[in-house]
Amino acid sequence: MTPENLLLRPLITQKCTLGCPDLDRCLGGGIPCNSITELVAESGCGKTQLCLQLALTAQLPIPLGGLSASSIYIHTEFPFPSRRLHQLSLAFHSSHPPIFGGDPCDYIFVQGVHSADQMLGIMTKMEQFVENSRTQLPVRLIVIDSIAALFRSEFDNTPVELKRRSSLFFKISGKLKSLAKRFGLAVVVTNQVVDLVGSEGINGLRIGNLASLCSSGRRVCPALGLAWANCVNSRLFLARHEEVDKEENELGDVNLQSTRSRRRLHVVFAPHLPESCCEFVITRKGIFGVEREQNAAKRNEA
Ligand SMILES: Nc1ncnc2c1ncn2[C@@H]1O[C@H](COP(=O)(O)OP(=O)(O)OP(=O)(O)O)[C@@H](O)[C@H]1O
Repeated sequence: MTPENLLLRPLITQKCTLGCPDLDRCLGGGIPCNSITELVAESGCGKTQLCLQLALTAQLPIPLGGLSASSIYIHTEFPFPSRRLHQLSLAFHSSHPPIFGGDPCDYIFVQGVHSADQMLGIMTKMEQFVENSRTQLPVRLIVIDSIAALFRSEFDNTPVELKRRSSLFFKISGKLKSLAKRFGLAVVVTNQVVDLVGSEGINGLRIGNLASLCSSGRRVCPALGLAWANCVNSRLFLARHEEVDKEENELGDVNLQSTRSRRRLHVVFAPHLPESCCEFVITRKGIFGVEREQNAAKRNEA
């Protein structure tokens, strides 16, 4: 890479819309191509929902923020949520009828993977598939949901095993990055969290994986440790907090009415974005920023 080459590179990286202007705004336009974006969250926060939605929005034409592309969806937790994908695709189909002639699910190639070695093994096949894809829409999105599940139980806590684990992290992420660069792909991987015990970082420094995040009232940090934190380009965190609606009666007694989940998307680190955050909801039709949902509710009332 020479300084001249650097200047010739396009200044703006293509992004894939998430299908909601509020979420796209928070992410500077969507999920970037040519790099790996990680979605981190505890179970049930919406990682899979966001990935399924992305596999649909990637099919949108480029002027509408999509990649005009099909996708490869690798799931490591079983079973694959095909009923939910079908539900989302129906909602998507009805909001973009002229674009989708056929079934959007036909442009999502689903593959189950059971182990990190199997994952590494299929990378070459995946490259050939992306290169030779004869489908109507070329593959421009790869989702791995979830990367953490591949490393959960297979490795012992010994130096040799930890070294083998890190080596697999670098091999898998290296291949994903080279695929992303070669074919202009957006790569999205999901990761779990673990509870953070003890102090945060060294002398309060937030380095890679050591930054603690908060979800369901617990301090958590992304699973897989510092070695994996260096394998991804951008890290997004989905948090959930239960809120209790309280009501005070005339005697001053507090009645707990109901609880509701508030969900937030945080940018933890990304080369092209500042730290930022936005609130979202998950509905039957997909994931949407709260601003958009509130405006829709106001329109319905009016
Ligand atoms: N049809 C639907 N309508 C509304 N909300 C839904 C629907 N389907 C799923 N959800 C919401 O999505 C949440 C599950 O999200 P998701 O499966 O993406 O979690 P996750 O972060 O991938 O969890 P895990 O790590 O366990 O896979 C549920 O708790 C539910 O609130």
